[in-house]
Amino acid sequence: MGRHSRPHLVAIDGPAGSGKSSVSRAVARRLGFDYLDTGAAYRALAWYVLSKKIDPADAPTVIAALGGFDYSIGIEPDRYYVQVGDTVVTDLIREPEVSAAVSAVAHIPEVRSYLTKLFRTIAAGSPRTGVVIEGRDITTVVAPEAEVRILLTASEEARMVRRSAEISTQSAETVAEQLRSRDRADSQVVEFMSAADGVITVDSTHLDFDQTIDAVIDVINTRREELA
Ligand SMILES: Nc1ncnc2c1ncn2[C@@H]1O[C@H](COP(=O)(O)OP(=O)(O)OP(=O)(O)O)[C@@H](O)[C@H]1O
Ligand SMILES: Nc1ccn([C@@H]2O[C@H](COP(=O)(O)O)[C@@H](O)[C@H]2O)c(=O)n1
Repeated sequence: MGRHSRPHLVAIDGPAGSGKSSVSRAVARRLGFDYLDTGAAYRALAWYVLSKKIDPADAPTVIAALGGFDYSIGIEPDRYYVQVGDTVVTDLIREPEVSAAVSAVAHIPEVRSYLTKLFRTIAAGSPRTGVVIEGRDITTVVAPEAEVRILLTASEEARMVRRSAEISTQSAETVAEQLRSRDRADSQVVEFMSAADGVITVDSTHLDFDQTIDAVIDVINTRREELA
C-alpha cells in the first residue's frame, strides 16, 4: 500500500467487555486497515508506574513519570504487541493489578492529553488506507472528525458473561464487580455509555462475534456511501 496524505479513521468507543478490541481488530483485518488499541497505552502506563512503585493516584508523580515512559505498540492487526522500554508487556498489562490501577492514571487530565496526542501521531503515521481506533473517548475527543464513529455496546449481563468466560483465575462475581467498578470510575472522566451526536450505536447483546463484525462493517459501508 503506497503512502497517502491521511488514513481514514473508524472510531469505536464502548464500555469494558463490549468487544471493542476483538471486534475492532477483526474489522481492521477485513478492511486491510491498521488497528489502534488505545486502552493498551493507559494500561502500559499503569504497569510502568506500578513497576516504579509509584501510587497511580499520585498525579504529580505520575505526570513526572511520563518523561521516561517509552511506549510502543504494533498496529498491524496480526502483529499486535505492546512494549515499554525493552519490556514486552502485551500480556502483563492484562493482569488484574493493572486493570485495578488503570482508571486512576486515566483520571489525570495531563495523562489524557499526553496520550491523546500520542494516539493522533500513531494513527497519522499509519501507511495503510485506514485505521480502526478504539477506546472510550475516540468518537468524542481523540478523533471526533473520524469518517465513521461507532459506540459498540452490549448489556451489562452479556459483557460479564463474555469476560468471565475468558478469565479462569477469578470467580464470575469478582470479574463482574471489577468490570462494573472500572466502568463506574471511567465514567467520571469520559462519556462512553451513550452515543454522542452523529455516533452510531451497535448493540451486540443478541449478536454473536461474527454478526457483530458484520454489523460494524455494515455501518462503515453505509457511512462511506453517504460520504461518497
Ligand atoms: N458479539 C459477541 N458475542 C460473543 N462474544 C463476544 C462478542 N463480542 C466480543 N466477544 C468476546 O467478549 C470478550 C470481550 O471482548 P473484548 O476484550 O474485545 O472487549 P473490550 O471492549 O475490548 O474490553 P475491555 O475494554 O475490558 O478491554 C472477548 O472474549 C470477545 O471474544
Ligand atoms: N480511550 C481510552 C481508552 C482506555 N482508557 C482507560 O484505559 C483502561 C483500559 O482500557 P481497555 O480498553 O483496555 O479496557 C480503561 O478502563 C480506561 O480507564 C481511557 O480512559 N480512554
